Amino acid sequence: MSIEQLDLLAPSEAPPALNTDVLHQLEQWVEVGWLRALDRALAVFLLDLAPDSEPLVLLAAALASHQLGHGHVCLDLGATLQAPDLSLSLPPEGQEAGRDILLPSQLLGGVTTQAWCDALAASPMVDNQPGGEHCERPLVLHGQRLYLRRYWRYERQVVAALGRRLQARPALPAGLEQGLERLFADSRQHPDWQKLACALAARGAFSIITGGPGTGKTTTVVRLLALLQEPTVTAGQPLRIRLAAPTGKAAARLTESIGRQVGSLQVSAPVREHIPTQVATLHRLLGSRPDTRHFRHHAGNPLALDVLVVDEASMIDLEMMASLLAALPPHARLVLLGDKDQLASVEAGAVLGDLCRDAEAGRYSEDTRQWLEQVGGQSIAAAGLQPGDVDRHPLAQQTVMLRHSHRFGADSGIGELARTVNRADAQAARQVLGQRQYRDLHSHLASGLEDPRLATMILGNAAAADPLPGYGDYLTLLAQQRPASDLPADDPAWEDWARSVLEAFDRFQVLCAVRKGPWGVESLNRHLAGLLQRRGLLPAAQGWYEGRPVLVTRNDYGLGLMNGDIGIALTIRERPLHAGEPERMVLRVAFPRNDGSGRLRFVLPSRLSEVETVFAMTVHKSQGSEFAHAMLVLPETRSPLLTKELVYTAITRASRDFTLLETRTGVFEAAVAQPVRRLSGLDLAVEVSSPD
Ligand SMILES: Nc1ncnc2c1ncn2[C@@H]1O[C@H](COP(=O)(O)OP(=O)(O)OP(=O)(O)O)[C@@H](O)[C@H]1O
Repeated sequence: MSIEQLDLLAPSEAPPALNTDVLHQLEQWVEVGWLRALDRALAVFLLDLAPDSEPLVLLAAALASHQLGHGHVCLDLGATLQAPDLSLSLPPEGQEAGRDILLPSQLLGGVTTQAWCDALAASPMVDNQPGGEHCERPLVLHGQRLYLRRYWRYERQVVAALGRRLQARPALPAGLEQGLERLFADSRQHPDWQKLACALAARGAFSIITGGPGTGKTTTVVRLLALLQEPTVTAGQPLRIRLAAPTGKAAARLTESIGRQVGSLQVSAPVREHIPTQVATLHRLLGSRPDTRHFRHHAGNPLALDVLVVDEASMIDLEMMASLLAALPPHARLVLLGDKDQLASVEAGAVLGDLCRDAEAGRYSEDTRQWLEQVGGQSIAAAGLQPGDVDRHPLAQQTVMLRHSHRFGADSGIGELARTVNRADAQAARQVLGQRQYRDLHSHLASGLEDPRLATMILGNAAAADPLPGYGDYLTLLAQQRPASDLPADDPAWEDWARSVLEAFDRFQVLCAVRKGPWGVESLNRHLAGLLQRRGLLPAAQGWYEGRPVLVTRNDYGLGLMNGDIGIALTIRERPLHAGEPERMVLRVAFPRNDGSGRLRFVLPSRLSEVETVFAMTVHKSQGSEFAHAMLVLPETRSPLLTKELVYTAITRASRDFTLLETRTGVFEAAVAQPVRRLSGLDLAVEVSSPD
């Protein structure tokens, strides 16, 4: 051990004053941006409560807090000791900042997992027998995982609630087999996983339907709702069904696609009328209240519903999952839809990924397999699944993975690229990108921000024979289709124009892997605004200007805007506030209402405090959205943030064309080969015995 290590991580007999050295170390990390001030504040708080706290305890607390910012709900002490520096937000390779500052690997050299666990277990700040008498202590040690108590509680709540739901067996809908036969009469897949997903979801109080883009999650759930609703409508007691999604954008997308699917469903009119098409955000469903993380609906005031379907479930974080499960009445069925391979939510917890651990392998028990084959009328023997049992794989018994993409067939480059990236096969992914037969894939190696090809792609050309959408399209439309300025404010032409500008903007999106650096969101937004201004398409590139697209970064219930909503500043004609005054031309930001009405809301720019320009957005923020043309920009440096989930999520945002913009060779391959690791205890914890 070096002198510094001995000083900083002194054994317990060392004077408490040495603890300030750990705080000083944490302070240095905060200064260079490797740690959040919040993480250090936790260590300070613990030291206030227990002035004798061991440095190892304070360090672990700060690192556990920091893991939350990386999406991990806990700090795994053993894993941290294997790669200590990954526990901080170190700069990408090649950056010099903080060269003289000690790294966690230097501090923790020689410390064993056992010694770290022992130091924590001995601390009055740590509860190492969860469920025992120390339930007020701020940290929880479970095996070698250290949690902040709040996240430990959420995890236990989710585990307990899922355990209860997995054991519940609601009454099967009357005529289940005949209903499935009728609704899937046109089935051509063998086995038809959509049909089997409906069957599983109909038998339990909890189920998951996972699948990649276009595998028919919405199609399946619409048929499931018909299956559940047919007998209850006949009996005169229709089910109360609600649909939800984590963001306004995702809710709007599902509202649109579910409306289409319900319209073409082969069911009687009364059944169709009882299948909802409106999708709420989870926050609205649960009843968000300003200035508190507690919702109006909870275990004491449960939601009034019998069936809840939540789409884009990969975006649900652990805290939201705990709140959602608490607010569900025990008898209700919960169906989660989502793509388990997408990036998890920005917040802590990769709930869907954790719950879908066995989805690929199937892991159905003999009972489940027999039941599925009998009810679905098809054998799943040839599907190549792994055997499972209800005790070891309780979630698998209520999970179906849809395996066939109806949107991206064999000739789709986007589909093939997504599949190779998902397999972490970097070489195959590179080959797919280079194959000329895939006309929906484009890739370029940019020489720098001034590379003329970057400008060409950003501008796009809607008038070309084979157009590739870009930002020039919405700006041209904005200028060319602007209503005459003397058109009265209440003329629908104003809203129609704003809607078509928003729709044109929505056809293209630049996606960034990182926030900082020349190819990060912040720099690219500035650069692209400047580029469009120099081309005469924008009047300005700073402040509020007509054509500025903005992304809402925080829910604002007063304005009716949700995190993730996108608006565009437009000069429109507005009615006067006071009678007798003339109408005037004003700059307002047009947002879709996202309520299925197709209407817009116009907001005063000065009322928007939590927004950012969105010529470029992070891949994280793009979840739940889809663009005709998505362009992923990879930075010049490798980083732990560049993972296959990130690349996969970016590719699957594109419905028609995908462009990869590289700035250095090898970064794409490194990202595809690097799977994301999210730590949680959900994988270990759901222990449910057979209900039978
Ligand atoms: N069994 C099927 N047979 C034929 N076409 C299907 C089938 N299932 C779905 N489709 C079609 O495939 C397309 C995608 O289906 P759907 O929207 O249900 O998929 P999804 O998984 O919800 O997609 P997303 O990636 O948007 O979430 C739709 O056009 C749908 O009509």
